[in-house]
Amino acid sequence: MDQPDRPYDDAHAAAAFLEPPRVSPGGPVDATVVPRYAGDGTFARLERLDRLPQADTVIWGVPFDSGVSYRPSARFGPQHVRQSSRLLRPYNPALAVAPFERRLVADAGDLGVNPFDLGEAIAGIEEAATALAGTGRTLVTLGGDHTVALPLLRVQHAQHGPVAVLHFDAHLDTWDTYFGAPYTHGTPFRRASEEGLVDLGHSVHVGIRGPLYSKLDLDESEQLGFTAVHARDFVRHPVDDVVDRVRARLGDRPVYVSVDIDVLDPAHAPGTGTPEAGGLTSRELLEVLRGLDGLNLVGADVVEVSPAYDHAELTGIAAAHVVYELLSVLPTAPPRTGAARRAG
Ligand SMILES: N=C(N)NCCCC(=O)O
Ligand SMILES: [Zn+2]
Ligand SMILES: [Zn+2]
Repeated sequence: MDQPDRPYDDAHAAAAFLEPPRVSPGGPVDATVVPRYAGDGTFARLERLDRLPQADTVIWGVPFDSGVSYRPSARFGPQHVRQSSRLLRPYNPALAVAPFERRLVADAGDLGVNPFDLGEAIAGIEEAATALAGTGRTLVTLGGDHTVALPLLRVQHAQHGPVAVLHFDAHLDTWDTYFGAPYTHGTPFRRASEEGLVDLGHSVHVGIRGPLYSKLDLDESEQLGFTAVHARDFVRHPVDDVVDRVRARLGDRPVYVSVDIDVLDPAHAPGTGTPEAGGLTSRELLEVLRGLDGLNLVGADVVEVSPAYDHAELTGIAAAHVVYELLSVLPTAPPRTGAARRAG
């Protein structure tokens, strides 16, 4: 057998594993040096929070699906989205930004959530999100089913007061109860509104479609503070018009973005628990997200990715790109020096 040009260098390989080269300080592992399918499976191959505690933006997973009304498996969502994020590259040409340079982003791993006790799970998510957010970190949460939005909104409210909620979803999620249960994935925004977490009059659903329980559902959602851009509005109006509508509604308020991946058509995101025909394309959703540039975004979640129903990572890849576009439109963090970024 031919000799390799260079002998296998054990020490070098170990160093690359422990301290892999990154495209920028605290940025993703350089895929031109360490193949993107190798190494830690953090989101976008970013640094772990315990190794980058000065991060201003945290991606974390909440593997929880005990609130679902139909297909389970969103508890496997966070790991699936991370796995599907390995191909993301450091520069976003659509917005002319390098999201991991304008923000120092780390992956905090997954929360251990109680799958058997919803009350304890919701309290645990709120407690962990409060600790992670600390005194000013932005949280981007990978769900989990949509139940998790309630404790996340409580944390936002504690920091900002009522927030304008920009909710991408096929479903209103402002229903009251299922089987008498108030905390489910179909009810988080009614609970949030009742608790005073939602900026009434400045919140909006995007992508609503499919059969409802009653024609009152839409009226009630409106009373709870949400206007609706329906999926069918995308048929007659260009994306830019939708963006204008959404921006006018949100104004300069603190905005929390909650993306239920079932806002996408099942052709674009089959891996989800309550799919509805006639949804947005990935291209439409990503373009609306890019249109949020310059708004006062304070946090976000991407939920309802259910890998058991996914094919060819379609849903995971869509969700990873949603996270990437969200990171790209977060307000720029206070500038940091290279030395400060490397410290810790
Ligand atoms: N949040 C999501 N994905 N779905 C809610 C659907 C509630 C229902 O089964 O009617
Ligand atoms: Zn939904
Ligand atoms: Zn939902």
